[in-house]
Amino acid sequence: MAKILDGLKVSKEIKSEIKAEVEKIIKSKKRAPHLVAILVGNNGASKTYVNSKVKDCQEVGFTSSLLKFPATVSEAELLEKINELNHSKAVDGFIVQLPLPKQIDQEKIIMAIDPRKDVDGFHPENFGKMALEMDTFLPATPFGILTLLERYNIETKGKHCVIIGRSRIVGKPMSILMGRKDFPGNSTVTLTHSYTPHIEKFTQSADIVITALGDPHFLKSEMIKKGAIIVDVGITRVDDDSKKGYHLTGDVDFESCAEKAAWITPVPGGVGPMTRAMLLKNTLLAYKTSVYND
Ligand SMILES: NC(=O)C1=CN([C@@H]2O[C@H](COP(=O)(O)OP(=O)(O)OC[C@H]3O[C@@H](n4cnc5c(N)ncnc54)[C@H](OP(=O)(O)O)[C@@H]3O)[C@@H](O)[C@H]2O)C=CC1
Ligand SMILES: Nc1nc(=O)c2c([nH]1)NC[C@@H]1CN(c3ccc(C(=O)N[C@@H](CCC(=O)O)C(=O)O)cc3)C=[N+]21
Repeated sequence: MAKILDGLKVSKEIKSEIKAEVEKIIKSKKRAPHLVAILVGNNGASKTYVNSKVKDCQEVGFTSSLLKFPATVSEAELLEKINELNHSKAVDGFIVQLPLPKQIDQEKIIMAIDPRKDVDGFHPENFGKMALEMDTFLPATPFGILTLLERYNIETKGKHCVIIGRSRIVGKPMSILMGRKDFPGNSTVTLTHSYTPHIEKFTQSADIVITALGDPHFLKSEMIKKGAIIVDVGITRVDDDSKKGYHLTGDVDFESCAEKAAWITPVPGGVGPMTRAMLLKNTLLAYKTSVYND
């Protein structure tokens, strides 16, 4: 039976470490780190994530602001707000929650963010630095997975890591980070996607499988090797008769895979909370390196 990589528990540890640092900052009479989140439209899942990010900030003592725009907002209006945040001395970092409505060019928005305040690590300058192993903000979800593996002392060196999904925010940066020359890294990486035929041929020989496709129960126990490490990034809302009206499901068929794997992340309580903790970490880094602080 697999052991659990408990993202909720580790995220709490990280939040208390950050909280202790913020207390020191406040004691020295400096202002608290400030994170701004921009939310466009009315998507239920996006609202939930952004609200929990605001709650996380309160928990560790950060200042936070939530800027809401209707789904009909123009690109120019968003760019204007980004420009304002780029120049605000009181804002250390900000994120624009994705996805954005169709009339808005996502690349243009990401390119407009000052890389020094890009706590999502999505700007090409930061993405490039990440790939070249220079210091920068790492995208929160892959950063969260690395930190989870690190805290559980999972050896990644020399291992075969198969990633399913190549998105800008998860799969692609994850593939780069697992192959970097530091810990956790030094893996041999296979990046798979919707044009990969017979994915099981790759996953069956993988020491580590990271699923980020958004297809409930996609990864079945026949597709993995005994003793594998399984990291489930997927989160899909599945309608049900519960009070909330839905429950969350990952990309991994948890019941069957847990019998065969050595380690596995649950959904919820795995990668999701780690993502949020890493956003706080990046915001603290932005604060510490801000040109507006002495
Ligand atoms: N836990 C967390 O913190 C986070 C969770 N998520 C969740 O992770 C999941 C993925 O999101 P995101 O990374 O944004 O991905 P996207 O939805 O942007 O992309 C999905 C990726 O999966 C690939 N894919 C889709 N179907 C298959 C298939 N049958 N076989 C192989 N590859 C496939 C796609 O291939 P192609 O490129 O060819 O189209 C694409 O690369 C979602 O459930 C999302 O909610 C996302 C971010 C953070
Ligand atoms: N600019 C931008 N940055 C992001 O980091 C970003 C984004 N856009 N768009 C969407 C994805 C998704 N994402 C999640 C964050 C937290 C949980 C999370 O906390 N999940 C909890 C459950 C939360 C719930 O109850 O719904 C868990 O897995 O235990 C999940 C998913 C960040 N993303």
